Amino acid sequence: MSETVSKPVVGIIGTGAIGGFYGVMLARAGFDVHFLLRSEFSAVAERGLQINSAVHGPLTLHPANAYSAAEDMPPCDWLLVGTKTTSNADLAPAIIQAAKPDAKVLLLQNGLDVEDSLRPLLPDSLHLLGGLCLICVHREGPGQITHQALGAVNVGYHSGSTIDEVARMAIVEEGAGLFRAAGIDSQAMANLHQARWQKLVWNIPYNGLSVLLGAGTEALMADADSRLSIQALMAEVVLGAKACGYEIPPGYAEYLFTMTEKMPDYWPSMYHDFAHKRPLELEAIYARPLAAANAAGCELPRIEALYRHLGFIDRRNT
Ligand SMILES: NC(=O)C1=CN([C@@H]2O[C@H](COP(=O)(O)OP(=O)(O)OC[C@H]3O[C@@H](n4cnc5c(N)ncnc54)[C@H](OP(=O)(O)O)[C@@H]3O)[C@@H](O)[C@H]2O)C=CC1
Ligand SMILES: CC(C)(CO)C(=O)C(=O)O
Repeated sequence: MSETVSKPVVGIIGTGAIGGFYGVMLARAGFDVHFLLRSEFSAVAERGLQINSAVHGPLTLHPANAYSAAEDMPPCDWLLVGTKTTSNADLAPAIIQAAKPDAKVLLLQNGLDVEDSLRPLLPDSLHLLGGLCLICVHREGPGQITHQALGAVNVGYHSGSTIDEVARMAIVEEGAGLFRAAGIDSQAMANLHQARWQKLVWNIPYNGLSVLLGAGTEALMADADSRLSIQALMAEVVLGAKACGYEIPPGYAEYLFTMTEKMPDYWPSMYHDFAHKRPLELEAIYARPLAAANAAGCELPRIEALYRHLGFIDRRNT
């Protein structure tokens, strides 16, 4: 007799651009997906989620399983967290509420050590993972998401009751497998910390400069001075990572620089936060990498200056 293997139940904690996009892709691939929302709950409960994707065409999920409270969600095997990093510690009650006892919690967020404020607030039985999304998406309106380019998610293990490396990698592979089943490129990563540093090679220059200079990638890549600033900032991230023991592969910064020239004009999510007067992810993307590099004896003056300018802007904006 053949055994039927049921697909895992997936919960999205924070249905914005990232949570909405990946949640819709998983739901369309047949996963049972449940979306936790805040300000956009009524709109999504009424009209579902729409994605205007330059890669996949228009995608609609209607009805979407929308919730305004985690207590109403079914117990989930996987929870994908798509909130900004600025409030991670506050999410613990909702995560615990929506999680099965041994659920996997995957933070789909940019930045360094974003798992650390949440970990002590979660039971050990919950596995905590990090996911790095290489994608250009933003919210256009309530329940409406624009997907401009890319889409991959790379997954790594952070912490939990499983200490055996092989078992950890099996969980990471299971996570990457969810995305692949939905047609999304996804790699299992052996070292989450290394991968988070690597992603910062893009986010440190572009996120901050988009806010400081009020420019998307097209304008930033068209100007000789901003190109030099981006390259110098990228080089500092590589230095900082090295000081902390993480070797960024040779040529990686150049690869990201060239990749950005080929991207459509993209305004990073930090710019959208600035434009909507939401707090900027300065702690995760700037303060923690700077502190880690400084603790390793490495000064990063350009990143430090960018961080100080952004702090000034953020304090006056929210
Ligand atoms: N956008 C992109 O292309 C990329 C983003 N990232 C990273 O992904 C992460 C998410 O970014 P992004 O999707 O752009 O952000 P968004 O602002 O689009 O989405 C965040 C969502 O979380 C919701 N939220 C916040 N707190 C709660 C809560 N307590 N309960 C329920 N919902 C909540 C927000 O709701 P509300 O509307 O009420 O605030 C919003 O819908 C960030 O770390 C970002 O750096 C990484 C790669 C690319
Ligand atoms: C634009 C891109 C693809 C850079 O890696 C991204 O993922 C981001 O905005 O964080």
